Amino acid sequence: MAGEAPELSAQERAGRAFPVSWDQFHRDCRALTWRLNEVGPFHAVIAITRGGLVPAAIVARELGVRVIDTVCIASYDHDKQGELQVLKGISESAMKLGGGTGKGLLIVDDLVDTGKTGRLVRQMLPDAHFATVYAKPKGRPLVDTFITEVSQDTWIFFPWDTALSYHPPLRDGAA
Ligand SMILES: O=P(O)(O)OC[C@H]1O[C@H](OP(=O)(O)OP(=O)(O)O)[C@H](O)[C@@H]1O
Ligand code: HPA
Ligand SMILES: [Mg+2]
Repeated sequence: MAGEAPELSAQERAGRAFPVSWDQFHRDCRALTWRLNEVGPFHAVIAITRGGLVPAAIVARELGVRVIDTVCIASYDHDKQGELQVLKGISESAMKLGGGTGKGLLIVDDLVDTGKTGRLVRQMLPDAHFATVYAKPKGRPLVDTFITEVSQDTWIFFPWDTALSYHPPLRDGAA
């Protein structure tokens, strides 16, 4: 409609930027594994794709878990959240390992933001342990174990979504 303000993306609503390097991400995943080691053992890791694939690989390696399954969910088109789409559910064999309710399974994702994605996967596996590397306040109650909390108005930039580029000096007007 004419005169209506354009809808802001989640990233535009998020005033702060929290860029994460590969090195930092690897360190945070290892820290997550230290905490998870107290909770396990786990029969399998369930990665929420795509963002959960990277931490799932690192966590599974550290915990010695060889069975990894995926639940493929998309909601953000870059930074705009739309309807959740389950593109692939949890496999029958992983479901069996978790006794149908997820007991002894570890769900891994890169972060919880609003909690929509995490809530949906928790409904699929109510007895599983849910771990993320980062958490924002709205999604935090859904997560059993996480490493770093950032404010709701922070946008996390992951290393697989970013590249090094020139940044002008402050003197020249860089924010
Ligand atoms: O708590 P929420 O508000 O639901 O947001 C968190 C989810 O959003 C991102 O996934 P995205 O849908 O962008 O897909 P991707 O993992 O393929 O990047 C992120 O990896 C989480 O899975
Ligand atoms: N960063 C990257 N992807 C995301 C975020 C975020 O802060 N929130 C939801 N998906
Ligand atoms: Mg995701």
